[in-house]
Amino acid sequence: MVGLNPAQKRAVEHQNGPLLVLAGAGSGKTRVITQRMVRMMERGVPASTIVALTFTNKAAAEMGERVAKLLGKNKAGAKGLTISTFHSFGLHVLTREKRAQNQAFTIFDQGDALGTVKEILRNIDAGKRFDVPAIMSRISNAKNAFLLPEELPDDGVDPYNEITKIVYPRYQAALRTYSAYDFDDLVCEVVRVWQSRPDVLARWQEKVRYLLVDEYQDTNRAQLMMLRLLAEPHRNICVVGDDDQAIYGWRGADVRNILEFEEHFTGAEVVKLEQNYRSKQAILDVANAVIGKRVGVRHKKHLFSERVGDEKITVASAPTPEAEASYVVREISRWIRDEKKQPRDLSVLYRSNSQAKLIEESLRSEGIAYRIVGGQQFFERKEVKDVLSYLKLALNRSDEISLRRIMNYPARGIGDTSVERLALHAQAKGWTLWQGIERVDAFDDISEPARQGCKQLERIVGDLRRKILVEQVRASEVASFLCQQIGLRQEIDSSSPTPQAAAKRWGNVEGLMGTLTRREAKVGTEQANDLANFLHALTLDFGKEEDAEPNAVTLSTLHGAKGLEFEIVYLIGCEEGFLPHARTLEDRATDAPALPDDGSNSAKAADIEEERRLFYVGVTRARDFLTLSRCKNRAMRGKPVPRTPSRFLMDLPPERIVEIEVRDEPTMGTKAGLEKANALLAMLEGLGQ
Ligand SMILES: Nc1ncnc2c1ncn2[C@@H]1O[C@H](COP(=O)(O)OP(=O)(O)OP(=O)(O)O)[C@@H](O)[C@H]1O
Ligand SMILES: [Mg+2]
Repeated sequence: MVGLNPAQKRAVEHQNGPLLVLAGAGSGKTRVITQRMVRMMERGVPASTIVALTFTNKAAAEMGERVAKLLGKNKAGAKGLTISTFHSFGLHVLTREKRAQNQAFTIFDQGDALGTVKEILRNIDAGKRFDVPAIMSRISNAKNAFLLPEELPDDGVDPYNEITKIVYPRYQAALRTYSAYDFDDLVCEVVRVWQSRPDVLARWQEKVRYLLVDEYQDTNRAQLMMLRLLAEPHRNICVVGDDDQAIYGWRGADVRNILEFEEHFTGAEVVKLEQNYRSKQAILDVANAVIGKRVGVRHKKHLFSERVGDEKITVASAPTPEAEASYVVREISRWIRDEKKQPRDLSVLYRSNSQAKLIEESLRSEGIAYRIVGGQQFFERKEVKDVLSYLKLALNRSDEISLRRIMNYPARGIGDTSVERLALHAQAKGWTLWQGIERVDAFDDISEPARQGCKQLERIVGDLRRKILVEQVRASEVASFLCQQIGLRQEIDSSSPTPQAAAKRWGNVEGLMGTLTRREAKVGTEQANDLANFLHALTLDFGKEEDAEPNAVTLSTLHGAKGLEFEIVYLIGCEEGFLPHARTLEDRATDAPALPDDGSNSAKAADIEEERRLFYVGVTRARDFLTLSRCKNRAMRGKPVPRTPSRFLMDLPPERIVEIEVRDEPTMGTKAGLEKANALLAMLEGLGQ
């Protein structure tokens, strides 16, 4: 119980009943959660009855590390303790319940979900008129708000509302046919199961006696329903959060959950924390100034820090994005080389993933190790998805998205026409597409090559099933068997333009094998044999960087950096259009996804408030040093466009900041680079910049 102030102690010692810790950034909320878990176990609460939930894999992993550290030698006492994301917990519940009913299922990642929506749009002849991700995010928001298709508001004006009302029920029907769940279902479906099966709910209520939730301000309605159901009999629910850090409204999070906690869980004890232990006072002053300008103050907080220090916050203005990146990376290498900082003490944060590219390139050319938080790219690579699709299909033959993906890959004579004919026949008979393939001989308009192709596919998938279900072969072996069977190496070699391209693509397949093998080594054979669990977890674990170099500079979006802290932080791209993001500035008539869409100014103002909170989240990640950078010009479609500094920079207290001008130093140091830069400068001067 060392290292806790009296308020924190009160929260840690609090035993039964609902508890809310509402406090600003860096005030030790996560510390309270972790110490509380340890304290409960010390008091004899069985670890297996405690479940702590948060949002990202990274945050869950960090919480786990903090608990392990606190327990030290007593680590064994934590056996059975659950610290996970809402999604993984939902998956855990679903896996148990569906297995009990002997139902195989697939988890759709974002790509699969988008593919399904696209297919539906094509079927209703609305193919090209709509932005697929925009529809998908409407559906996702509806699910997060636990709304059925017929419950969507009917405004009769917004075409995206209209089309979502049409697509959403079909999308749900398609998932059911494919025995698939998307990420949102991992929570929604659990709620549905628990609501409809009191016996199942009672079993989980019996098992989970203590609930703890970090970052509670970002929970959505479906998650609240899940928590309420689970906590109903014992009401041992402890949530911590900060309404000023609510940054997932665009994805359906509802800040009212934290503001109305005392109504949802009556008799709750409320603890407020006021001391910030993370940041130097100068950083806190900047943070307080920005968040102090928010409209509609909800819970006023008076954060103070005893960590004095006169270092000012740097606001750096660069002529171009290249100059900004090379400035940031020069500074990073100075910290590491001259100040002997560790790469892991440093972080570069940005609003959108696309902003990372230049920083990445510069870090790479300087030979500085970095890692990107939440990068989903690896499992989205084509070769990886191809292999995984075969495995998913083998486990769940209703998974039509995976089936369509590999039906004729590598080519086996089943052309598009045959696929469509088969799909129509199957539909007419009420079969799945896979059943259509199995009974291909029943149809006389399928060409002989396609018929042979179907038989071949049936054989391959049958072999895979035997290996997995009967012989219980490990996932990595199943995957390598598959590659041999379908001749993937040869296929890649013959379809790549150059040997280098082929090597790179095959490298992705080997990368997947490596991941599979490493995971098997880690989780042990028992679970490794359970390929379904394995694949599900793989889909959910994207961004879990078990392979990442631990001592590396962290690159992250502001959303991904929630809850983390670094000694030195660079927040780049502090410009109108990035922060606040353009999406929140534009007129949101058509393509704006995921926002309460009445098109009114108040909704827009609310979005900008969310961007302000995001800025606050970014600033409060820094412990000792903070730099905010921006560009004066950015090339848009080949032309330099002048950029306006972020409005949030205007709110900073002048006495706490130093402004610097970054000179344009072409990173490559080559003559060509210099010429390019000079030409650009000349052009800018011409524009009167
Ligand atoms: N009583 C304390 N004494 C010393 N250090 C503390 C104390 N409480 C918290 N800290 C430290 O302060 C830092 C911030 O704590 P923590 O991450 O728990 O804050 P938080 O409220 O969860 O922040 P965020 O809102 O960003 O999630 C951590 O490094 C933590 O170890
Ligand atoms: Mg925290």
